[in-house]
Amino acid sequence: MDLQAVVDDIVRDLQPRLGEGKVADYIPELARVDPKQFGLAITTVDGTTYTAGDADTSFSIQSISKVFMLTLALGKAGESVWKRVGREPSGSSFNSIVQLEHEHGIPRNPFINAGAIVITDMVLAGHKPREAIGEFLRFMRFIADDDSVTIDEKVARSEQETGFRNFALANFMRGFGNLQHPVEHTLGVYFHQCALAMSCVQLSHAGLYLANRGTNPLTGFSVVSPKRARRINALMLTCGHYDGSGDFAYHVGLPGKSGVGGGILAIAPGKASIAVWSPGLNKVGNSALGSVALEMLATRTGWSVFGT
Ligand SMILES: NC(=O)CC[C@H](N)C(=O)O
Repeated sequence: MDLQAVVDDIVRDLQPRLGEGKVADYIPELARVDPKQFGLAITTVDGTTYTAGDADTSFSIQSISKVFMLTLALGKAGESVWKRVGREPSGSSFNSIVQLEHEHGIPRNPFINAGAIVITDMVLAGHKPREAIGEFLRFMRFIADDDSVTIDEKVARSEQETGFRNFALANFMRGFGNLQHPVEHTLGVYFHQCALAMSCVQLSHAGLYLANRGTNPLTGFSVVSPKRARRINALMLTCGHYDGSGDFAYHVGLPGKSGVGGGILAIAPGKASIAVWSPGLNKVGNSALGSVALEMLATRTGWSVFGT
């Protein structure tokens, strides 16, 4: 299969649709991004990267960071992570608070905001906030095999100033005893992880361990065990797109994680790590064209985990 031709064709086919969807504007700094951008990068488990469009332009990875923080939290706390957060799809929007009261402050899964905030609280244990941010940044550089990856302080500040719903979620969970640090500390780390800026190429490298049984083929380093990689992929498939997770599985059939910056990381287990970016979002807050591109890719490659 000529993967370069596949990515080139997708970018060409989507050209007339550039700018579709609506850029996230509840984080003012994200509202300034040019919506007519589109990037795609595929890195196969043999380490080859195929790119098209704006694949080298950095964007805010936002909620895609939740996959990597979960990886760190599992490394630190192991299975005890699941005492404080569930593993079921929420069927609610990413920043919803409604289930939390019924479920006594235990969020449904680690990929909705409430769950991700608890995960960040776990990674913060034993650290000062800036040390936890440093740990996260070092981990991202390590798995992307690229020391140029940085945090966009402007985006972090912008979210800090307007993250009222995240403050509400965090305070609510602290009220239930499911947050162990001051809300400002945990959210300070959370806003910085979301503000990590990466290009599609860098993100596709960072996700490779999930496509390759836990080991990054670019460096040869084991990041997690094969079993843990499989389980993180399972959570991405069932919960990675919030209340659009079922639809994404139906159309694309790959574990994936979206972010309101317009990025999506998708994993074809045993084959490749794929990063796509287009800032316009659909109604549930996932990249509109990114989702379309991944459906095209899954169809044209036959990579759906459900078969060809
Ligand atoms: N879906 C997302 O990407 C949401 C992340 C964003 N930083 C928030 O907390 O609202």
